[in-house]
Amino acid sequence: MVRSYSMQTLQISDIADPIAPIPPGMTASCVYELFRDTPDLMVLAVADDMGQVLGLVERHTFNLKMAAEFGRALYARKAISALMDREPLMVEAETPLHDFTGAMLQDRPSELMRGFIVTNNNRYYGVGTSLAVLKAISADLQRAFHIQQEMTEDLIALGAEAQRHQGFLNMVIQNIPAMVLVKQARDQSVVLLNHAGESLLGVTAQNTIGKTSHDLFAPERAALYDSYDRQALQSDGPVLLEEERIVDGRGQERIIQLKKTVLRKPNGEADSILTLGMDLTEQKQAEAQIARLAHYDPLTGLANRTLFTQDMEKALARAARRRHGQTALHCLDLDRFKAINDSYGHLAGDELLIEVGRRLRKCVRRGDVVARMGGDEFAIIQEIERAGDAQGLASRVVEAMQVPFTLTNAQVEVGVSIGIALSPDDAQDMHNLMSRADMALYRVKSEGRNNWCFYSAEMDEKLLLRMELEHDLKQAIERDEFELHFQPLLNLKTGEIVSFEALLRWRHPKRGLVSPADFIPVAEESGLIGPIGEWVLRTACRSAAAWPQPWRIAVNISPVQFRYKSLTQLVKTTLKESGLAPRRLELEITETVILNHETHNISILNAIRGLGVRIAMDDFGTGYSSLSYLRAFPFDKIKIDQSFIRDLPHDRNALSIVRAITDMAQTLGVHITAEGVETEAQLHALEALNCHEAQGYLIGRPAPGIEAYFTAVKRYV
Ligand SMILES: Nc1nc2c(ncn2[C@@H]2O[C@H](COP(=O)(O)O[C@H]3[C@@H](O)[C@H](n4cnc5c(=O)[nH]c(N)nc54)O[C@@H]3COP(=O)(O)O)[C@@H](O)[C@H]2O)c(=O)[nH]1
Repeated sequence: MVRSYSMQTLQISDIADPIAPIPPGMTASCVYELFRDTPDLMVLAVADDMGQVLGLVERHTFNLKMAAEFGRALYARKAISALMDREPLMVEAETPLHDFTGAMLQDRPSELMRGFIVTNNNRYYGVGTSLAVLKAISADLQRAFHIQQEMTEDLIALGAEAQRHQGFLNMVIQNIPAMVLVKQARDQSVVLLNHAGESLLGVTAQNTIGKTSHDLFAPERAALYDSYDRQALQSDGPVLLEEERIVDGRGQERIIQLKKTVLRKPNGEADSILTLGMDLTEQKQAEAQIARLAHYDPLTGLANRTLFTQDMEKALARAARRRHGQTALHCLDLDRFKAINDSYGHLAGDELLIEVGRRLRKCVRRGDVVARMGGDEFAIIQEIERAGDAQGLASRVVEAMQVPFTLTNAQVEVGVSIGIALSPDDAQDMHNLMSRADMALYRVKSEGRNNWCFYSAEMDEKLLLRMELEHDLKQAIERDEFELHFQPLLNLKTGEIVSFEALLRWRHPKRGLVSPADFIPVAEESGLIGPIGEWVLRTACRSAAAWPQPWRIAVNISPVQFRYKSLTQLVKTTLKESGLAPRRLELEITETVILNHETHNISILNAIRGLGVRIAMDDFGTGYSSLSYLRAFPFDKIKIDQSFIRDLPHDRNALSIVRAITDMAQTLGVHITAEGVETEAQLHALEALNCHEAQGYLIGRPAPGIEAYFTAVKRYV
């Protein structure tokens, strides 16, 4: 902290001794005694009653007179007025000491030695001596010296502080993560460049200071920077310049933005130009990444649904302006993707999708848009001259997808189904065009997949209804719209109910009860059979575990469920969770399970049978090679299809088929169940043929509850 300094200006009054003056009539002997008794008394003033100064008696001169031969005899009785100095040195009390002493020392130093009278408004104030003057001057000098010393100390401290401030400021400027460049306004030479500026411009401050843009950059760039400086100098406030790309010291392209501010002197004259250079590269990269994420699918790098929608709108607007040509929308759906994903895991699924994206890109021309709409759904926007162009692209895509995909841990085969709609012929707006391409896609899928198809007007309501059905089916589990009905199976030997078949029912909020014959195929095609089948198995086992009798429960398993690796695990966990004994569970499969992927599916069947679960072949006799399947797997039961039972007992053909089946089953030791038994006559015929079990409306219709059987004592046969 800096001290405040003040030097008091001494006046004559400050050193005056206000000793009382003596009257002019005082005798010299009295004055002598006064001097004798007061050794410090050097000077005495002689004044009248009014304080008017009459003279001065100086000790030394007076004593000399008195000490001279006969001095005392001569002067002792004389009035002092006779001996005094009648013209003493007189000085006003307010006179600055320095003025007085300066003048006296210069002109009359000897008078100062005699002492002097101090007056105030011409009246006696006190006496002064040269000794008092000397003392005062010496004290003043000492004070001045002390102040000077303090000032020197303070100056040194201030200098150190200023240096510290300067250093700190410099450190801040050097470490600002933006370029700081200062030029002189006068000649635009550089006076300051911080570290960030050095690395951004690829120069050192040392080599830059004192130079202008023309010394540092190529003529074109230097001219540009000059123009920026001019712009700043002509402006009242800071100037924010356009972003620009530069190559930094490490040869990397950076995006920077410059802000120039002119620093002005108090009189308004430009002193220097401060340039702040913000490096926006990382920010721009992050923005670009965000934009990419918002518009591109991160997995395949293809356009996502958002970008696709924007591009589609643009393509449709262009198509509307064009006289010729159309826009084709291809909606693509991979076949068997879900099964591959479930069997080989998500990583394999991702790998597959990436490769599909690559192949799609190779099939299209520049300008066509390929998008991943989500999951295994893709879309292509193609601007075409004629429908044949779209047909050509679709054929190329189907062909490209037929080549097996080699993934890290597997080689897989998929197919692709493509629905195509054209604008403006089929629809002029995006929503309708999409739904028409979807309809065409649906047609392809329902006709066996792995193909393409154009939308056509006669794609009827049935297709739309089917699409709606699939849409509703997706929400059915969440909305709890499924229920199980149970149909009893009768042991023909004992006349007792031995098991129940679980049959799925869908209580649709608008359509009422929908038959499984209508929705199971849709569930199979859409892959929804996975979660639906799981729900059926869990619900059936849970219900059966709560029954009062150890009846078996038969559950239908779709061939599609075998594509999921987890079927065996699902059965295992379901049994564990429900507490149902494995022998009480019977899975009904159709021959398609053996027909498709024989080895794979038979190994699953063996694993499930290994748990103790029974396996039954459903709808036996409807296929071409039913008998051969019995050799392929040791079924616990076969269920003769109701089409053979319907014509019993009169139709000879039906009778001999059923007999052949029951004879063969006897030989193989397999249980036989007859389905669709509606009459007593059918039942008796089956008894006569040694059939083991019967199921049909005669015994009981499928019903939501089986309470009626809990207390039944009646034998059914
Ligand atoms: N994958 C799954 N498939 C299932 C499931 N639930 C049923 N289904 C299959 O749907 C098909 C139609 O089933 P549904 O309409 O339930 O018809 C069954 C019976 O109601 C009917 N039945 C029974 N007795 C008679 C009769 O005396 N006369 C007559 N006309 N019909 C009768 O037969 C169907 C039973 O068939 P099956 O399964 O072959 O024993 C059908 O193929 C079901 O399998 C399911 O949960 N999952």
